[in-house]
Amino acid sequence: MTKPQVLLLGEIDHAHKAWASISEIADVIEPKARSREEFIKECESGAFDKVVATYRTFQSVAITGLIDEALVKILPKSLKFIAHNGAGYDQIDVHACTAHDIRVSNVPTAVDDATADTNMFLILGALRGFNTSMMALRNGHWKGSPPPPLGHDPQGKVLGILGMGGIGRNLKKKAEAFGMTVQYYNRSKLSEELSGGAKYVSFEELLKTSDILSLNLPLNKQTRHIISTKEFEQMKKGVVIINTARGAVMDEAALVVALEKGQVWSCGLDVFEEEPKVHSGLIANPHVMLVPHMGTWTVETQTKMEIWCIDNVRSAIEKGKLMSPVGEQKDM
Ligand SMILES: O=CC(=O)O
Repeated sequence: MTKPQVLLLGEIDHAHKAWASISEIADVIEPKARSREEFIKECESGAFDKVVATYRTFQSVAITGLIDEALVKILPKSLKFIAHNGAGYDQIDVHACTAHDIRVSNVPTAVDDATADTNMFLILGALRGFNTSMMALRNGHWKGSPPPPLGHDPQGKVLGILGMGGIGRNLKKKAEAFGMTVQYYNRSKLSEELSGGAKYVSFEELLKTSDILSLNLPLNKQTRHIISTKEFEQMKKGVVIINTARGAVMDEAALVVALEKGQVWSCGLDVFEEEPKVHSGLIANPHVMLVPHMGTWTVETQTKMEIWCIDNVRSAIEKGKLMSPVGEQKDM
């Protein structure tokens, strides 16, 4: 009996044993294409016409481009499952996939600790203003001259979490260990058990009353630029903003202006609107903490994520359904 085919878009870097086990139930193929144009041609050549499921990485966007409606239309009719290795799946037009009977999964949970750790690192670094003096030291100027302004302690500060999913909830626990009080806004209020007692406030109240605002929500049409000039103006003067979600949930140019005006005291960013490009106003500002999208960049977490994504591929092949479908397809 011929095995179904699985298309690998991207690399398996850690979970080699788990990936090898996929070869027992499917024939794994890889594209020759190295650009979207070549990938489209390869699709049209019929090279993937037996592919049932694909494992894709965030970085494979360099080969396929976004999985947008134009691409979904020319994917082989045999393709029924896209297993995405990542929590955020904004590179994939889920609506177009649903219309073409393609199911999509992501990797929740496995990313929570590492991303929330990065989030805490950025909160502490931005509050304490560590970046300026770290740069001064490397340039032979010890703390810098003049020394940087005194930082702020996390103890007793109000952390506002925008988006109380797995990462937001994980962050809540970590922030409390540092003495912070946590409040959140989410599309819907969480049960007491899930929220862990964090105060649920309106979006407006979150903006107005948080000392530190952490963005932990997915990027989609509704959340693009959810934080922009109007929102910065409602915040406490001297607020600290942290983003480990996706750059485009915040208007980066408006953030730079808010930093220049002192409305925002500092920020900590792991994600940017047009990665790998970073706004020159951020690069030029030594007071802010900038990390090049490394939220899940640990051996343990990358391994867990690969295994999770491979499990989705296995479930697709063996059971005809994904283990962790994306929210929009949960009820299908
Ligand atoms: O950015 C990381 C992820 O979406 O998992």
